[in-house]
Amino acid sequence: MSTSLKVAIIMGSKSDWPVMQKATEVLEQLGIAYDAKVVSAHRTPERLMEFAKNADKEYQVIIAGAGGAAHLPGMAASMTWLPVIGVPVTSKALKGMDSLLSIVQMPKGVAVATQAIGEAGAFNAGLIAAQMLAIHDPELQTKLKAWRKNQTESVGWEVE
Ligand SMILES: Nc1c(C(=O)O)ncn1[C@@H]1O[C@H](COP(=O)(O)O)[C@@H](O)[C@H]1O
Repeated sequence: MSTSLKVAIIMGSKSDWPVMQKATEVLEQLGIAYDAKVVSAHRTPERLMEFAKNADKEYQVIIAGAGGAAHLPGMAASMTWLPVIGVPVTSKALKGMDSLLSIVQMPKGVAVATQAIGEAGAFNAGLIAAQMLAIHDPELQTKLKAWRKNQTESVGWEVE
């Protein structure tokens, strides 16, 4: 794995980690270094401010996952120019629809790249982060193309 950190994965609570861990799968397969931390806009607002204001010194992309009233991705995006990829974590009460709507419906002028609810969204957050980093990294582009080819070849015709 590359030694310089490129992707920050932040989440509103430790309880989000089983879902957010899916974001690390592609990053690990492609050798992209990441850091994962609990940062909550609601419960640790000062930690969020400190993190978001300094994020561009350490990272190139931020993945932010939260559930329920999921203000973390949008608030992080409001304090950094780095791209923020939002993951709506599945919630008990509303199955993640609350998370999705509160992440996706950003006001014009502050962007969050919102993914699907739950594990598929977290996985794809890692994937799209890798694709962003690959724009200026030919070596990573080669690895990504091989990863995609392998995925395509692994889909069989047979149902059993
Ligand atoms: N949505 C947010 C924020 C935030 O957006 O700042 N901080 C915590 N949370 C969410 O609260 C849910 C329940 O958290 P607990 O399991 O700790 O009670 C989690 O899904 C978390 O992302």
